[in-house]
Amino acid sequence: MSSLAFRDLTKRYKGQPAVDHFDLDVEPRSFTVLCGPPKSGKSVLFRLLVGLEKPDAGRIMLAGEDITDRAPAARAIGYVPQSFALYPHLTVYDNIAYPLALAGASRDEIARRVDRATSLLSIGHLVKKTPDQLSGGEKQRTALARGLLKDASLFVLDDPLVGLDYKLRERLMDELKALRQDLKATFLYATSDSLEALTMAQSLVVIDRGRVVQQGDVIGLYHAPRHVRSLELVGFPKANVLAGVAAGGVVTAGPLRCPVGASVRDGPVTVGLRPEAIRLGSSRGVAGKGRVRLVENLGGELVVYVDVSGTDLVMSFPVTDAAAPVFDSTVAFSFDPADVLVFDPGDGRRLDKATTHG
Ligand SMILES: Nc1ncnc2c1ncn2[C@@H]1O[C@H](COP(=O)(O)OP(=O)(O)OP(=O)(O)O)[C@@H](O)[C@H]1O
Repeated sequence: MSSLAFRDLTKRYKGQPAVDHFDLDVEPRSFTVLCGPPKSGKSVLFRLLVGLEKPDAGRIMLAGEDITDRAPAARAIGYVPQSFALYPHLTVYDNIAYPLALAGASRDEIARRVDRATSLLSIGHLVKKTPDQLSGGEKQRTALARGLLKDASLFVLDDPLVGLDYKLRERLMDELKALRQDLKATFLYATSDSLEALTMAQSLVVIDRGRVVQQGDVIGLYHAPRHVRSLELVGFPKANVLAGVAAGGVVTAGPLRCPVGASVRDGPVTVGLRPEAIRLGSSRGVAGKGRVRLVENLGGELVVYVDVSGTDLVMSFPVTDAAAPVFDSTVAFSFDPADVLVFDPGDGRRLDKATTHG
């Protein structure tokens, strides 16, 4: 079992922090997903973890030992880097075996481990092929097998499904979850895709600008986003996020104007409103009107994009709630001000926690 901890880890490039006082405990045998926007420091964190880069400050602990200054080969961590390159002239077998051969493993040892990795990823029948004879998904599986080959209890996967089509991603997501169980290992998985994060995470770590901004399970993050990135990440369709301003207990953001609690001081704010918090009709506290731009019927749910004075608002509701609005028609909508979330536009933190809604 491996317990992994990052303590106050910092890495700067030209004075700019890519990983910034990063603190995190990763539960042993969990599938932990690190999710953040592009350039939020995920890949740098992983490179620090596997030893390809040295931190400017802070420590990394694995299974109770400080591994910060250890050589990469001396860290028992399997790694699937973001951009995987297969050697075109080598067979699938040799591509997978390459890191072991490089480390001087015996032929028997290599055969045993490659067999295990290829059977875990169902590519045993492909071992004699070269990369040009593989489909995109088979190439990705080969790269995954190479990363999962190591006898390790921690595997680090850096956005391994990026660029694949939806169906393939969905299948590989399921396979990776099953794989973690088979290996009885800890998986730390980075993505900037919220669908992947929501589908796979037992534990979700939201990062922004090289720092952890929130950690928890999907339901906890959905109900209590403490940072604008958590709101953007958790939930489908994606929440409405608008730039606004607070003045005298009222926020104005694009076409929206509504009361907020006393904890929100006057000044610029970021306003969040989930699609499911908006209803057709004017039954709720704050009402408006707009023109229907797009209606998506997802079966049980309607997703409606409405242009409200030049600002797009997305709303969603159960199909049974109302007749589907007609494209290009004008609709009335409303929401409860208690559902409006307010964030600091500078650091993204939630501001309306102490709000009393009336
Ligand atoms: N070798 C480097 N030299 C200089 N800057 C770097 C280097 N590696 C990363 N950075 C910078 O560090 C920041 C974090 O980059 P990182 O690749 O970790 O982001 P990421 O979250 O993995 O993004 P993505 O989802 O796009 O892969 C970025 O601003 C990036 O430009």
